[in-house]
Amino acid sequence: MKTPTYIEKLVNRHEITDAAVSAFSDSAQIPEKYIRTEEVLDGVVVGEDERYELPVIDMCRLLDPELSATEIQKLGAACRNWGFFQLTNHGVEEAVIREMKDNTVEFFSLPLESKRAVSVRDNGFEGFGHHYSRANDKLDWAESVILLTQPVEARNMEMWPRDPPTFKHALDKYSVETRNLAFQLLSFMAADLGVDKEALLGAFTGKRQSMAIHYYPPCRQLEKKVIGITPHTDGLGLTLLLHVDDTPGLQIRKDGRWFPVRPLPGAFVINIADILDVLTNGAYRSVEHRVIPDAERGRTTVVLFQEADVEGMVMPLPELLMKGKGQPRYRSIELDEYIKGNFRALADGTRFIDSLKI
Ligand SMILES: O=C(O)CCC(=O)C(=O)O
Ligand SMILES: [Fe+2]
Repeated sequence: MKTPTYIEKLVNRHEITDAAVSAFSDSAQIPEKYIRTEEVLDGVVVGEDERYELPVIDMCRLLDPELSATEIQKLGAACRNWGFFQLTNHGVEEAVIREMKDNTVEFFSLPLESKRAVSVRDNGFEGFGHHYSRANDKLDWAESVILLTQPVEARNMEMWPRDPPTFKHALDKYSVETRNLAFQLLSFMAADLGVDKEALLGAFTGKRQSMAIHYYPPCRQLEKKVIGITPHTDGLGLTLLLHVDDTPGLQIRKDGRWFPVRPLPGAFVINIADILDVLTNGAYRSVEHRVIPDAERGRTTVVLFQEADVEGMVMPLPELLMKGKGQPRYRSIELDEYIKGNFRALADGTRFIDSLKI
């Protein structure tokens, strides 16, 4: 007899079944597999009444010769202290964003049967499915599609949804625009870090980009405590998140408390992921985050992950360690080994870069 695939799997993705869809649509009866009271209650959530502001960085100011230096400083502080910021005036063409949003909403509204045409395969990472946690055998309250989007020749077109028919076009355009935006941001990060721009950009050039699009159905019985996405840090280099609607849900862990992100209309949420934390030798922080679904409204996001390495290695930028400037805080590891370790850790609920710390 075959053991259930999600026990043998290396990665933490699981097919979405009719049972999952009926749990999502009738949250009167929430199966045990989604109920995660202890996890949800782990850490106080900062309330509506407390004033705090997730840093907001303005691309127009970064590009303005008179304002750039101050804005770069602000960008650096955001990456060091929060590992997260919202980016306004980012310059990504509105039509490209609109097309991406429309297609995403349309995809998730299709019947399960259509979405399952690109269902995640055994031990595969791409395709339609949801995350599960091997640590406690629980499932996330979400439907997601994950795809490798760059380089173009590495795309696995079999896993790209054919419905809606304009989806592929939207994904392609959006993938290019966000990659360009990521590079623009990285050049300002290099200025803040005081490293050679080519060295930081070089670590990202020609590397993979992947995309996760998520739909978190509303959960009308929030007292049952479900999780949209398990607390994690992102494993790759830089992450760019687009809110398709204005439903909140993303929370960032800072000093032991969860800070809900209040999405600004039209902004991207950008965060430092583990490889960039390593590249900067720990100067920029990859910070834990999670999603708690809304009681009333569904929430849809489009998330882009840019990967990076230094000649096939995940390691601090050599420039940061030269001439006795600093001791490495992470040991170097081959990218392939890193990716495998990261998948394993994600499914087990641990953090792989912790094992690289010196
Ligand atoms: O949808 C969100 O707000 C967060 C998604 C996320 O953290 C991820 O895909 O890594
Ligand atoms: Fe994430």
